[in-house]
Amino acid sequence: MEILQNARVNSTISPSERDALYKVIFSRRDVRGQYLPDAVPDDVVQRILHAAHHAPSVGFMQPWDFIVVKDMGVRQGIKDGFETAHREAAALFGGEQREKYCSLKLEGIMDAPMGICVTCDRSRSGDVVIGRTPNPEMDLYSSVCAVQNLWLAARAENLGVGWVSIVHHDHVRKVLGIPEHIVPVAWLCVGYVSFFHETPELEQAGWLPRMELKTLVHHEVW
Ligand SMILES: Cc1cc2c(cc1C)N(C[C@H](O)[C@H](O)[C@H](O)COP(=O)(O)O)c1[nH]c(=O)[nH]c(=O)c1N2
Repeated sequence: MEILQNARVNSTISPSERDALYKVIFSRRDVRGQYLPDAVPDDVVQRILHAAHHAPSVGFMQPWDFIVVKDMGVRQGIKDGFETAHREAAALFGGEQREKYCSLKLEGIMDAPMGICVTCDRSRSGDVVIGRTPNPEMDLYSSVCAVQNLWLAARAENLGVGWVSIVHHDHVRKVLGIPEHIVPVAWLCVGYVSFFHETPELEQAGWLPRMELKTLVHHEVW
């Protein structure tokens, strides 16, 4: 992985490297449709997993595991869990919103050629973890950092990623044989795509607009 070695040697980021990072950040999308069936080469999968594994983690506990799933039967199991949770979710919305919710495509489990489940082993480095003592959920946040690293690295590889959270953790655990004490943090659909949307699909569908940054930045106190 020459590119990674170089990244370690050169500590200063050049303007073009900075621009590339921002391009990746702003062009990353949650991909539900438009997956191509092409297999993702193993070395590319390895690179995005390597990026995920270099995420920050509380107390450096690295609580994640990555379950790489290509098998259609296993993915169908996850899809079945999505269908159940999706029906439950639809019932929670009222009237017009329900109709809109039902019209959205919210997963690409079978469309993408593979899925990656990112987990959190909450007991990985013992009971007392530096940085987790007052707020025990910090280990889960660490696994989410790994998800984001993977998502951005995937975009840099021109790979689409879609996070599917409309599925119960217990269902994912059962389908993937994940031990009871490990939390399945994210099911990610991964694959090459025919295009990336310019803006979030939920924004395009009129579900919610992007909020203005200035309404979210507070100075000194809330
Ligand atoms: C924790 C979490 C969980 C989910 C998501 C994201 C995150 C962070 N998103 C994707 C989400 O809808 C999307 O990120 C936003 O709409 C913004 O769009 P872009 O990611 O910028 O394209 C998502 N999308 C989807 O179609 N089905 C899903 O179940 C979920 N679940």
